This record gives sequence, C-alpha cells and structure tokens, in this order.
Amino acid sequence: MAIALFMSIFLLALPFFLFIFLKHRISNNGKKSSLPLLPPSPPALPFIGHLHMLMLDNSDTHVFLWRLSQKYGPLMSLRFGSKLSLVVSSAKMAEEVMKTHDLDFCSRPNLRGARRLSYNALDLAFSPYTDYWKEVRKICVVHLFSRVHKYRSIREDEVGRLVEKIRRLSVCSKPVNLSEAVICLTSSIICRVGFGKRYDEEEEGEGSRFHRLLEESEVMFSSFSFADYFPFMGWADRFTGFLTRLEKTFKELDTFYQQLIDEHLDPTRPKPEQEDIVDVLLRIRTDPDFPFHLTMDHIKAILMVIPHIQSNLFIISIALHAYMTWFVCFLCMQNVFIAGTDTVAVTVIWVMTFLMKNPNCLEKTQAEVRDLVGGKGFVNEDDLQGLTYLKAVIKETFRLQPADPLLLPRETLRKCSIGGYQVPAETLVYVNIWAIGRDPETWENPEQFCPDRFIGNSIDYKGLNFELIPFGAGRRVCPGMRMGVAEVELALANLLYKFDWEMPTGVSREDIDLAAVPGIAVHKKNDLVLLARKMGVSNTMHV
Ligand code: HEM
Repeated sequence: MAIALFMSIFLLALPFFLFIFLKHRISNNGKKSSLPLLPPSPPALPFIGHLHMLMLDNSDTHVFLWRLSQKYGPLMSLRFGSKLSLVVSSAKMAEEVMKTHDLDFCSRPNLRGARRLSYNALDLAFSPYTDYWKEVRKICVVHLFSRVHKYRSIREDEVGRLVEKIRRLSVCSKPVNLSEAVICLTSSIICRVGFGKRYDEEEEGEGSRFHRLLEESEVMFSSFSFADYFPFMGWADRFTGFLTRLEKTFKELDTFYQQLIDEHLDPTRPKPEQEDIVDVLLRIRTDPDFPFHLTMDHIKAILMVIPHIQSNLFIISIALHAYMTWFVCFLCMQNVFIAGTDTVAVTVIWVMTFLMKNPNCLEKTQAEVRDLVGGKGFVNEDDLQGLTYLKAVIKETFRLQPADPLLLPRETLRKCSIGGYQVPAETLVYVNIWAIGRDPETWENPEQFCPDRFIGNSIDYKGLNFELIPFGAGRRVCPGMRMGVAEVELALANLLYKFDWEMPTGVSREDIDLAAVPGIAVHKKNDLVLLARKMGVSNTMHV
C-alpha cells in the first residue's frame, strides 16, 4: 500500500521535478565557472542524482561505495536527491576530514525522523555542532562515559548470566544461538546502566514494550522522508504515512521515558546502590553550575539516544539506507527487515565468526585466556589487561568488519576545501572505514584474517591512527568507546575461557557465511549458532 502510494506520488511529481531541473539548468547557464569544484563523481541523473546506482546494485552500501571509490578515488562526491554527499575511502583522506579539518566536518545532518525523536536535536549524537552540544558532551563524558569502572559489577554480573545460560544448553548438548544470546546480554547491560532496571527476557510487559519501542523508533530513524532529500516535497511525508507513524512513535517513547523519570523522582523509591544515567541527569538538572537549563525534554532526548547508540542505530545511517530501503521496497516489493542492532553485540559476533573460521587463531586465543586466568572460573575485568592476543583479534575484526562501516554521518559546518576541492556547507560526509581497512597501500594482505599484524605494533583504535577508526575520530569520536571495549573484551574472554566451541552436527566451518544484513547496522545476516562444550577448568560458577 505504502509502496503504491510512493510510486503514485513519484510519478505525479515527475513533471514538477523536470520543471525545477530545467529551470535550475537555465538559471545556471553561463555561471558554470562560479560553481564549486567538487571531488570526482560518476555521471548523475536529474533530480535523483546517484540514487539509481544504489538502487541497481545488490551489494551492501559500504561495499558498493568501496568499489566506486576504486574508480573515482578516495574522495568522491555523490548526490542523493538534492543532498550532496562526500565519500571518504582512504586513511589519508579520513585524517584530512577528521583531524586537519575536523572543525569544518564535525556537525551532524538534521534529518526529519531523527530531529523529532531527539526532541529537535537536543541529544548528543544528532545535535549539530553548537555550544549546547559541547556542554552536553562534556557533561556526558565527565558523568557517564569516563566512569566505566562504576558499571563494572553490572557487566560482570550480566556476562556471568550469559555464561550460565550457555552452560545450561551445553549440558544437554543443545546448540546456542550466540547472536541472540549476545544481543540479550548487551541490551540488559544498557538497561541496567541507563535506567537502573533489568527486564527479564522471558517476561512479557515493560521489557518487551521497551524493545518494541526501540524497534519502532529504529525504523523511524531510518525511514525515507521526502523532506530530507527533496525539501520542496516535504508535504508528501503526510501522504506516505511517515508523519503519522513518526508522531505515534514519538508519543509512545515520550510516555515511556516520562514514566521512567517519574519513577526516579518518586520520593518513596528506595535509594539505589549506584546511580544510573537517569539519576545522574536528574542530579545535573539541579546543579547551579550547569550553564543550560536542563528541561525534561533535554533529559528524555539524551536518554532516547543512549540505547540506540548502544544498539548502533545510526550506523550506516540515515541517508543511504533510507534510500536503499525505500528503493528496494519500491522496486522489489519486498519487506526489508531493519534489524534491531547493537555495536557491541555485532563486534562480539563478528569476532566469534572469524575465530570459528580460523581454528588456529581460536586455539591461540583460548590458550592465552586459559593460561592467564588459570582455574579461577571466571575472567574478570582486571584480567583483561594481559590478553594481548585477544586484543589483536578484536582489532583485526574491527579492520575487516567494523560494526559501523560508514561511520555515523557527518555534515560540513560551512563551506570548506579539502584535497584541493571545495565542499559546500551542509554536505553529508560518509567515511567508509570498511574501505580503509581494505586499502592495499595501507595494509599488507588486506583480505586475510591475520591478528598477528597487531602484535608488537602500536596501531590502536582510539582515533589517532586513521587506518583503524572503528569508533571514528576527532571531536565526534565515540564517547562510549571504553565502555564498549570493556563489554566486548569481557564477553569474549569468558566465552573463550569457559567453553570449547564446535559446529552443530552436519555443519562445517566452511558453511559459516560472512553475509551481512543490508539494514542499518552491519549485523551478520544468519545467526551464529554453535555447540558449546564446557571447559573442564572449574565446575563452580563465579559471578
Ligand atoms: C563496539 C562498540 C561501539 C562502536 C564500534 C561505536 C562506534 C561509534 C562510531 C563510529 C561513532 C561515530 C563517531 C564519529 O562520528 O566520528 C559513535 C558515536 C557515538 N557513540 Fe559509539 N560505538 C560503540 C559503543 C558505544 C557505547 C557503549 C555508547 C554509550 C553507551 C556509545 C555512545 C556513542 C555516542 C553518544 C555517539 C555520538 C557522539 C557525538 O556525536 O558526539 N557508543 N560510536
């Protein structure tokens, strides 16, 4: 129905598009030399620009853009509707964008769905680069993100529960759906850290309401809106149902977060053992030194984004996949499943996938963890320091399959120049870190899974080495990096320490595919299902 409506609107509006295009061409006649000199670009069609190229290509967007960059270079311009985009595909160009010219490239696009769901960009991730963003970022870093140790007991407890769940399955030789189990782990951690709540996964009610709401808002964040790419056609969002769905989702989420805040403000609420993020924000709200008046909308906007960022909602984000989704639906008449995703879970699953395909690396990683931890029964966060090989495996996975291959999109703050080209203000910027990880000028044997390249090598992912930037770099670098890495390392170390992993009966290692979900995040398309055999280190669980 919605597809038919899209089609009708598009066909009806076609003459109008043509008129605008011709008018634009005529009015630009003779002024060509004053146009900014943009980076190389494939031939574009009127109005839709390069959308047809995305539409006709079946591969994942980051792979498609990587192939294009091999022809048009590491700095390439594309146009989606009226939105100009810059695609960056080499470490050198990424450094130009995120270090040399970071101030010019550090804003975020202002897209309709995200704007509404973030209370008009009051959050951290969608806010443009303003004094407000600087202040919120400072507060979040000081009070939330730098306090990784504060939430250590939650992480260790949840990983303990995961191990116990797998142990129960291993006792009766049942296969483990590791993809599902790890998503459950990371969403439990974020609910406890963020809201001070643990939603039981088997229980219907609040937990499933929250997950349903997250899924709905993920769909809204990534749905196509005419207003974003054909601004003069913003009215069409009313007819496609976009605005109605957006308002409904917004209201439901608003009610959910308001209830959460009310619960925290309830004077009869028992004092929690440790502050969650809602407590922290409510405390800051009454702090006279905070330079902004933090309203309930600000708090809800910040809360709204945390589980999404954690679940890496914004990943390939907004423009390209919105288009892809729309056009794929439009042409192929098929539903596109936008997975509920999660950067931490995605990373853990990709690491386990690569290890299963590379038994020598698996053996080496397990030997390291088991030697280090001995018979303690559980790897805790103090032990992680000594796990050199596991850290190298994680880096290699980030290089080959970053959770966020196209980086949360940036937008140029003002007209700027880069690599000898001029880029207008409000250009969308996609840094293709997947392409950077495959650059043969940067990496030896880029297609191989070879963690040893990181042993005795100072390359890290903290945003200083532009050949490895899974968390971005510069002013907008991921503030949750330490939290994310702590979770990834703890979960993996325990999975590898506690269990020996095998393929289910009738499936071989070669059968494990590397296909990714063509959705918002680069999830493994098919769940990773394995058999876990309990290691004979200890039978007592330490949690
Ligand atoms: C393995 C885990 C994670 C990965 C790979 C990841 C990756 C990223 C990337 C690539 C960006 C965009 C950076 C840029 O534009 O340069 C980002 C932004 C962000 N991340 Fe993460 N992230 C992870 C975990 C987390 C966690 C656990 C949190 C919080 C609980 C978090 C919170 C954020 C926020 C708030 C932003 C927006 C920052 C801003 O725009 O100022 N991330 N993340």
